[in-house]
Amino acid sequence: MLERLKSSLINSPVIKRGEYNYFIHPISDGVPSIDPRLVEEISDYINKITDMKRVDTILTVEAMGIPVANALSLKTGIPLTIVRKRPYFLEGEVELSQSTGYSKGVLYINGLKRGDRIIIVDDVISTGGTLLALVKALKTIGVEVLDVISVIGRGDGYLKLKELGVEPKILVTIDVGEKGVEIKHVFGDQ
Ligand SMILES: O=P(O)(O)OC[C@H]1O[C@H](OP(=O)(O)OP(=O)(O)O)[C@H](O)[C@@H]1O
Ligand SMILES: Nc1nc2[nH]cnc2c(=O)[nH]1
Repeated sequence: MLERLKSSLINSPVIKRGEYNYFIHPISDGVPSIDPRLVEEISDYINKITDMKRVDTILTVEAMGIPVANALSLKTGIPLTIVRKRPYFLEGEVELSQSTGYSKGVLYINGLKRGDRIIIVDDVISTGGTLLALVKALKTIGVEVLDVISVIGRGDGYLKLKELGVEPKILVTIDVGEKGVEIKHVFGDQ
């Protein structure tokens, strides 16, 4: 299961972004290039482990959540909504602060309304800063978050989401050291 994802992660280079050990991988960086068979493996797996019947829209965050979330949208016929890093000044736009282990920014949600049922699909959860702020903002809109799925997880930042009653599905959990990436857990394994 998830063989392409696991083997590609093991070969990921690691660079320093300040003090942060940042792994570089096609799914989370688009670098050097994205093998469509890898995206298909991941989106098929998400489709299998998620109840898509009640989902109105698949929500993802610019930029690197988009390839997998879009593949899932194509496969299921469920629309895709992208949380953007720039404002559109449309009525009802919701602004939130994003903080990761190496960056700070602002995200903007458009196109969602009270009662919408969504799943979130993102490429990485690390400090949990991005998804925590996003789920909080969605709650203020009144959006129902049915599931949160991250392709790759590192560290214990995902625990922050538990405070909000959300237990993210993390497909592959890794450790990132200065020398490389180690696989710690695969979703569905004991
Ligand atoms: O759990 P966290 O510490 O918040 O990190 C996770 C976030 O970091 C990456 O986004 P980034 O802002 O680097 O944007 P990108 O997708 O444009 O590379 C990733 O896509 C997640 O959204
Ligand atoms: N590519 C990549 N994206 C991230 N998002 C949060 N942490 C990381 C990381 O180490 N690498």
